[in-house]
Amino acid sequence: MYIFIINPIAGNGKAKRIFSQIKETKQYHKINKKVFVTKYNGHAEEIAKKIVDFPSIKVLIVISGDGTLHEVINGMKEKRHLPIAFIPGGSGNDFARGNQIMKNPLHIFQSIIEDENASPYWIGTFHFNGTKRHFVNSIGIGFDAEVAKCANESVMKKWLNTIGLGRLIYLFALIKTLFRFKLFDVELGLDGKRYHYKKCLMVLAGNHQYIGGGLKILPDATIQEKYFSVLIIHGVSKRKILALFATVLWGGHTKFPGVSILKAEELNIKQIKLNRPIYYQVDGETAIFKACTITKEDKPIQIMGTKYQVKSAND
Ligand SMILES: Nc1ncnc2c1ncn2[C@@H]1O[C@H](COP(=O)(O)OP(=O)(O)OP(=O)(O)O)[C@@H](O)[C@H]1O
Repeated sequence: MYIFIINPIAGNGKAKRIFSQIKETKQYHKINKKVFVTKYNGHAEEIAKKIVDFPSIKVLIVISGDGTLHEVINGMKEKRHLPIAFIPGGSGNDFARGNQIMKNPLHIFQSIIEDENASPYWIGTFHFNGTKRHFVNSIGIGFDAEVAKCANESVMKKWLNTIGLGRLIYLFALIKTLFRFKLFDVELGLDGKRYHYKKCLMVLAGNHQYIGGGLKILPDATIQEKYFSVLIIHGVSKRKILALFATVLWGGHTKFPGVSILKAEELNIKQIKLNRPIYYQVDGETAIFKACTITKEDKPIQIMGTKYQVKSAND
């Protein structure tokens, strides 16, 4: 059985429009299926929890933005061997970009029906206060989280999505956040080694290259089982930050002094010194930061409709 999970509000209705196109195809009418449409925040996680025990599921087809995919992965718990096909219908769609998922939604759907091959993808896990959650794209503390928060809360996001320019919201949010953001000091543990960074802009651990609707923030990141790439931007003046982000599009920011990219199997974000709350983002959704440990899951999820070749951790 094919399971569809659709977020009708993703991309200001883009995911819903994609599903309408799929419903008109011959293949859709031929397959045995069950369709779930999310009704509120957190609903996709509840749906995933309920359905993973259904017998004879062939694939979970998620048509949404990255936030809903994040919920589905977390709802699947230990049943993550079930293949997932992600049809991007959000505004940022970094998961699809990072996984080289085909651009045309009807081609993705056709490939899911005709080709049962799936590619492995190693998600990340973050632990805090005794809870364990997973992320598909990245977890970031500081500037990127405040940009994501600003974009998610902006009324312009809806409007830009309507005219097909949803990705631009991250550029507007970046400029707005730049003026009010306060740099912070942080203590990190990377595979047991301690690091202190002063005047930090952000710390980001990612499973693939992209954030913010196509910014190549981790140009060397590859999809593999062992390591994340960890980016730390520190000691950079505000004047240089805009120039730095202008070069992120092609990965040129890595040449700036104060930009460090490391690889780690385990990242502890211990203490942040700042006299106001600081935000983190996980797959684009934001909350107030608490100390946490980030690791990589050793069993991969299975993604259909991708074009990438997995590189070994030793490459
Ligand atoms: N019917 C609904 N009404 C309100 N919120 C919903 C509904 N269904 C899902 N959500 C929530 O919408 C949020 C955003 O979803 P999603 O990430 O899929 O789309 P998006 O924000 O348009 O895309 P992107 O993350 O690429 O910007 C998620 O947190 C999800 O829980």
